Amino acid sequence: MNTNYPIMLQLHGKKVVVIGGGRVAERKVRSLLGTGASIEVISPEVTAGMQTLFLDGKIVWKEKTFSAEDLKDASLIFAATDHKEINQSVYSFAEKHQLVTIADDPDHSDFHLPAHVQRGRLSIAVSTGGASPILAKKLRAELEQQFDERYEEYLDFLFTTRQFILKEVEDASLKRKLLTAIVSEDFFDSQNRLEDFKRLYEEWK
Ligand SMILES: C[C@@]1(CC(=O)O)C2=NC(=C\c3[nH]c(c(CCC(=O)O)c3CC(=O)O)Cc3[nH]c(c(CC(=O)O)c3CCC(=O)O)/C=C3\N/C(=C\2)[C@@H](CCC(=O)O)[C@]3(C)CC(=O)O)/[C@H]1CCC(=O)O
Ligand SMILES: NC(=O)c1ccc[n+]([C@@H]2O[C@H](COP(=O)([O-])OP(=O)(O)OC[C@H]3O[C@@H](n4cnc5c(N)ncnc54)[C@H](O)[C@@H]3O)[C@@H](O)[C@H]2O)c1
Repeated sequence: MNTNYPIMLQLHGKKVVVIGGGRVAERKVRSLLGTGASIEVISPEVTAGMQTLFLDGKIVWKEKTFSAEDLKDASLIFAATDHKEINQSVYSFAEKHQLVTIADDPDHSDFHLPAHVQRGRLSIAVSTGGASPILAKKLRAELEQQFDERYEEYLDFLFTTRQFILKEVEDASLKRKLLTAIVSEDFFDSQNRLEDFKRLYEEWK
């Protein structure tokens, strides 16, 4: 068995096309909101949820059945209709460089979606490689409990402080020491992280 290769895509400004407008397509569309991708849905009918997204200007909806030209300029393509043959034809019309996922044929897809926890800059993705989407969902729910909302602010603190350290501290060992110190329970639990960091920095520099 070949193993999968996980990457975090930056989709800002990229076109993503979703063929089909049902429950599964909507889940895929929702996972793309907030990425900055331009999302195009091709389907004669869409769910109420997607109609709202369309009316809110969050997605483009082309009210039609699939044809090959719909794939033009797409970086990612989701084939999520309830017709096996249509989903397969989406794959066959795609160019070699376009990445396609087929909702009912994981083995012949170029990628698939993991279950995903997002806490600001922190992303945790879980994949079972198609063995059990329900296990992926269960693990995601457990991770959501473990990595609660507090991580969003904590990651912002880590980001800002790390940028400061990289810019201001030349000594490699001090740099390493500070970068390690901010990843600690003390800092996670602190109510005044920046103050605490300032104190530590003054003490150690
Ligand atoms: C993680 C998640 C992300 C997302 O979709 O956003 C996701 N599926 C989720 C839920 C879910 N999917 C299904 C059920 C019903 C129970 C069941 O069948 O087990 C449930 C549970 C539910 O709905 O509650 C049915 C199903 N799924 C696939 C097939 C086709 C097949 O296996 O042949 C069928 C049968 C269709 C049929 O019956 O015809 C295929 C895929 N589903 C994947 C991802 C990829 C593998 C991920 C992995 O293994 O880690 C992969 C390969 C391709 C892809 O779609 O990317 C999301 C949870 C999100 C969350 O809550 O966190
Ligand atoms: N990957 C997953 O996570 C997952 C989970 C469950 C089901 N599935 C599979 O995903 C597929 C879709 O499931 P669903 O529950 O969303 O189905 P659904 O019946 O709710 O939706 C199907 C959609 O496809 C559209 N459609 C039909 N023919 C089309 C065409 N020629 N061009 C464009 N759009 C067309 C319909 O208008 C409809 O909006 C099924 O094959 C199902 O087996 C995948």
